[in-house]
Amino acid sequence: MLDTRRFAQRRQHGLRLRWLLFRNRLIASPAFQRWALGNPLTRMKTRRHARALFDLTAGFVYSQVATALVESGLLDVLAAEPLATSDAAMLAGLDEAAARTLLTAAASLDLTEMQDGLWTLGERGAALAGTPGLGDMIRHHRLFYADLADPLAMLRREGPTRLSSLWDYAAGAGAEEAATYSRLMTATQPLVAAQAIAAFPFARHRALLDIGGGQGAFLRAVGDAAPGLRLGLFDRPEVIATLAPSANITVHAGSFLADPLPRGYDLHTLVRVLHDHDDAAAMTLLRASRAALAPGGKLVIVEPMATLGGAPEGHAYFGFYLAAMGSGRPREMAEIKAMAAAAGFISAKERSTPLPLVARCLEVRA
Ligand SMILES: C[S@@+](CC[C@H](N)C(=O)[O-])C[C@H]1O[C@@H](n2cnc3c(N)ncnc32)[C@H](O)[C@@H]1O
Repeated sequence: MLDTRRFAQRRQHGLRLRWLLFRNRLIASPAFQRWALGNPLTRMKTRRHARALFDLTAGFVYSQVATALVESGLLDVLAAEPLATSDAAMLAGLDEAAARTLLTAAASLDLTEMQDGLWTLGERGAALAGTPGLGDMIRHHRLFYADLADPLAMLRREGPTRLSSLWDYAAGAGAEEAATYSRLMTATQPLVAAQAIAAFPFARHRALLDIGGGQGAFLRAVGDAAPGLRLGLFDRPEVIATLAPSANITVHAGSFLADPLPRGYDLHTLVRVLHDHDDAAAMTLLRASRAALAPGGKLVIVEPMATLGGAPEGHAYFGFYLAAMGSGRPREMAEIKAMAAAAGFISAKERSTPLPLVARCLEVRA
């Protein structure tokens, strides 16, 4: 239990802080809560807050319902055909009562739906089944949740986390870890690529270098959308070693933290790369890109940012995810612009994406 007495000395508080302290005392008071629920003018807002707190408390359970639906294979089967509870139970290796518990819980989250005595997917379940890579991401969260079993230990960095041991960039992960990681990135890539392609006119450029391009899924998607573009991929040697040769992608192995980037490209992309790195490394990377681009060349940064399309939850989700990885942080668009300016880029412009929750897009000019 935190001993608050040593913080108790009175300090001079500004007007805004005094208002916040008053407001918070009021909201915390059971008498005020009873009044706010009884008053027709405040009832809706109070219920909204109560609902949000319920979701906050239950959030992990919701995720585990989704995990059970994905890992049991029921999501995929229900995407193809409706099932009776007994058949779902057999497929999932559960008894009938447990299968009903799972499918009913999933129905309450709009993942499944019962019609004519058969289970099918709900609207959200259908969207989940149809979103490339989301099932893989849900599976992958098993590791992340293991790290979050003790969130304070994770924040205090008391020992290695499951995520950091899997993806230890600094030390250079082994070939197997690099391959597992690249596969997950490839599975989740199409949705990210769709954001970038909708936001930025790739076809206006001549040659694109995707820095930290993994297994090339992003480049292939852009290549299909802009067939005239010459394509290059830069990544760590362990990742490059796992790539199947491709006629239209030139590969470059190296570390963007230690090696110069190849010249001759008028466009660079950093897709889900910058936020993986602490500020010093992120600046090294931005400077490397600036150094390899001729004046007028562009760098396009595509990643989920701290504010996800107007909502600040990116700080919660990506903040904790990257903390568990032990490297990087989610950044606000304005912070990335300032870093790009410090690295020598002369102008910056946000390009809006259809789903900022998945990725936002910033174009900076050398
Ligand atoms: C989060 S993944 C993103 C992969 C891909 N851009 C995507 O969105 O699917 C980060 C990528 O950066 C690469 N990477 C990390 N550190 C690197 C370094 N120092 N030099 C080159 N590549 C690096 C990783 O190998 C990985 O492929």
